[in-house]
Amino acid sequence: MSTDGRLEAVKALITAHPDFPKKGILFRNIFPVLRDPKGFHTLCDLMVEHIQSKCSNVELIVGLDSRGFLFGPIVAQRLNIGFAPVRKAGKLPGETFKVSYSLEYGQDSFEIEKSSVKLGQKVVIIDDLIATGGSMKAACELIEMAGADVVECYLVIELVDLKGRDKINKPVTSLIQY
Ligand SMILES: O=P(O)(O)OC[C@H]1O[C@H](OP(=O)(O)OP(=O)(O)O)[C@H](O)[C@@H]1O
Ligand SMILES: Nc1ncnc2[nH]cnc12
Repeated sequence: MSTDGRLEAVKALITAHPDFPKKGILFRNIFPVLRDPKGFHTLCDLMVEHIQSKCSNVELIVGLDSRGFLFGPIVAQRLNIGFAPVRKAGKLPGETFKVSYSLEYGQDSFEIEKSSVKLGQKVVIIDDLIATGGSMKAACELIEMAGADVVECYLVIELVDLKGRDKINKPVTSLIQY
């Protein structure tokens, strides 16, 4: 099947939920894709193929708490490179870098273990969705604090009207746009 045909098949599995988790938010739910083994496999294939063709120098995949953890480790394994988590504050042991940020429906802080990223390492950051871009911008700041290099921010879903990519001064790629 063509890339477009495969993308349409994945997109057909994503559901929309008005007024969740707050009034006025249209929540795009990625979990039905994971419920469908073929759909989930196809989605991981598309992510791996993109990174292999556009970011062949990548050395580390970073995933964002928590939905970035659904895809990041699988993609990293398939690329035979490591995975490191960016977690909500207070969940990681040892020395960390920390950044506060706002997202479409709230505020939070992210941390990364200092030991998980090497100076100068080429990093692709993965998450399920970009809305206002607050979470991805904070993640880029953490990677910069660690002295590493974000070669791409890679999202399954982009909510285009919220212009999240405009906040981010690194390449941003999304598979599915609403
Ligand atoms: O572009 P933004 O406006 O920052 O919003 C996008 C972020 O919001 C969601 O995560 P959330 O913080 O809800 O956590 P979860 O993945 O644990 O549900 C989503 O998974 C992204 O990480
Ligand atoms: N509209 C939305 N749907 C799903 N996850 C989100 N994270 C931030 N905004 C979201």
